[in-house]
Amino acid sequence: MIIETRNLSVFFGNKVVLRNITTSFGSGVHIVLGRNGAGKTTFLRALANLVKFDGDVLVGGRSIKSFSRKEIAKLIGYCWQNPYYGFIEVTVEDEIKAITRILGVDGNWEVVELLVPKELMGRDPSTLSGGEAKRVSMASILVADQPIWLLDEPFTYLDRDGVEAIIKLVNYGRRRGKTIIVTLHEIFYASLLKPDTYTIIDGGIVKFSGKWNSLSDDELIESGLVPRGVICDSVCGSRGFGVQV
Ligand SMILES: Nc1ncnc2c1ncn2[C@@H]1O[C@H](COP(=O)(O)OP(=O)(O)OP(=O)(O)O)[C@@H](O)[C@H]1O
Repeated sequence: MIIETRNLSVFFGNKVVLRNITTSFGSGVHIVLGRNGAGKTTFLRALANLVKFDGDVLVGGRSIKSFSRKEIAKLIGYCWQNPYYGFIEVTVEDEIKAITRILGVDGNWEVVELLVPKELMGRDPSTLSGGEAKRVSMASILVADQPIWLLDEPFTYLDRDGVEAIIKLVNYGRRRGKTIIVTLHEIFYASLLKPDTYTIIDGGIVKFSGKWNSLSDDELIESGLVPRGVICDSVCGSRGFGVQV
């Protein structure tokens, strides 16, 4: 399913956070990059109609403003950055079932199996570790099997197994034709997701939109992002970030 923005602008008081952004995302994996405060979360929140905006967001060609909140929740799975935000139930299992009950859908438990180890099902969500909470939080939204997934910094809190779980989840979503938009503030994890497109937001506007091989290190540096060369050298060579540890 295609989600598009037409001259999307978001203002907080006098501050312009997003300015006239026109984009289109179809089935596949799309990375939105930007430095801290660039407007990535605000962009996702606008796509899910969770923040007031000028311009328009079209889902399947129809303005998001014409959908009810419940219709949007069936179309768009928005996974927020802070995993503890939104937990309301006493057990993880109830937390995951809640959205299926509210939306009246069966739920896709394959998504849950990819993210949540069985032994967590009986736990109180508020007692979970950061990584456990991140997995449960994402499962409790994406279990509704929406065609559009918005993943805000999905790798935060996660160790290697957690990172692998997210990569499997994204690949699963890709195979099922989902439109997956992932925000990141650095490119290290981006390449693991083998995205179809990259978009860089900086200063409220789109600075780059295209494929990995047309994205230059200069563009990354100008937008306050760590360039690929530095990451490669840090991992495999001698250059690093220029910080002595
Ligand atoms: N409700 C709000 N009221 C006022 N300013 C806001 C509000 N929400 C966000 N902002 C500001 O808008 C800008 C963009 O914030 P946003 O959270 O979208 O950035 P981000 O790119 O996701 O950053 P990060 O990488 O740090 O998560 C920031 O300067 C932030 O302080």
